[in-house]
Amino acid sequence: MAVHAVRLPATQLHGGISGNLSPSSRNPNAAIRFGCGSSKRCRFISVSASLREGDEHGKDNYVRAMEVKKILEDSPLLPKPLSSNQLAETASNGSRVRVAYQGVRGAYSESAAEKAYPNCEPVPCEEFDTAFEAVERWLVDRAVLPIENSLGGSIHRNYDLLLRHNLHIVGEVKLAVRHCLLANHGVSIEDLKRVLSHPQALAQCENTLTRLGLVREAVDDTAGAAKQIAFENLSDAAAVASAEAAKIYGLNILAEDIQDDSDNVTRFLMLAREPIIPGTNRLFKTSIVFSLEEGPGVLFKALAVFSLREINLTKIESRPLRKHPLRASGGLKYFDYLFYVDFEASMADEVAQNALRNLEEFATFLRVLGSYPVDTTML
Ligand SMILES: O=C(O)C(=O)C[C@]1(C(=O)O)C=C[C@@H](O)C=C1
Repeated sequence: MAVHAVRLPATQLHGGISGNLSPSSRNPNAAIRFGCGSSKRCRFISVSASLREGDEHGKDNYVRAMEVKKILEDSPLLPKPLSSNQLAETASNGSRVRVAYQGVRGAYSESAAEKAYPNCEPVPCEEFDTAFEAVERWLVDRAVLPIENSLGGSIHRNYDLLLRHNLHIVGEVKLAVRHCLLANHGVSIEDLKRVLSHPQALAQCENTLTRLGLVREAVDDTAGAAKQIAFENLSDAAAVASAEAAKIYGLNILAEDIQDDSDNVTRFLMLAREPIIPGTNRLFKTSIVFSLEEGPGVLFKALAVFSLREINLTKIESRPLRKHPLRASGGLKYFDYLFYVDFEASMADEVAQNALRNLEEFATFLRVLGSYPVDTTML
């Protein structure tokens, strides 16, 4: 018997399609069937067709089902299942993948989106939250958001949002960040009193900005600072931003490479609605978040599940458990935490599965945020 099936989000089904497809009661062996993926809310509709060999009667129905299946699969609205070797893919209809990032044109996040998905259509968002929501609401295909910087440390807001939203980490991309001091033409370093930029960028240029004695002003993103300097024609202020932002907003580069260390790298996460299927064909990393009971050595025990199996940890971050920030124990109140851990193994590796099974035995909460290929371009 030949069986073919396709699954698609219920929101994308149009009346016309369902009208054409009714199961044949006369010939159940050559039926086209609909099924609902979830009992509470129909999130997915599946269309399947089957035909017994030699069943001439059912052929028409079967051919019709195959035609519909082809239409549905070719539809630009249909999500293409992600796979680990398709990280730089185009959308299913051949159009450019739409990638949300926080900031305006010329932000480092835009460059990261283009590095992660070459030839994509970067979509600027005002807030990190908006980028998460844009993916969840199908307005864009992916989001690329900063998570940590080699000088400035973690971008805590994005750690918190990873848990609040239901997206999956499908990749990471590392970007060398080279900051410039930008000002309007005719403005010299001696004219400057203040400097505008993203807080992370200001922190990464701490030494230079202190030496210049400039008052720091935090804005939403580096390119936004450049835009403001240009649009308001400011003559006492500069922006810390990229050379690309200088080009876009017509500013002059007063100084290059002003970050405190020449090796200034920001790591971005690639986020999608669906996880990728982890592989073992290349170096993979897995990101998880968990919480633990209070007590001596509990974190030590949690980390031991990895060290006992020779699994290398690449990052650990603790964040307040915002739903229950305080826990009472023995008449005392303790702060309660979530632990975010990245480890170097794929969820397809048995050793990683065993480690998480072990952790699950005593963790009060555990979620896998994604298992994805390591960006080795900067190693
Ligand atoms: O403001 C920008 O251009 C951004 O893309 C944001 C951001 C960040 O949040 O860390 C990204 C890379 C640099 O580390 C500085 C700022």
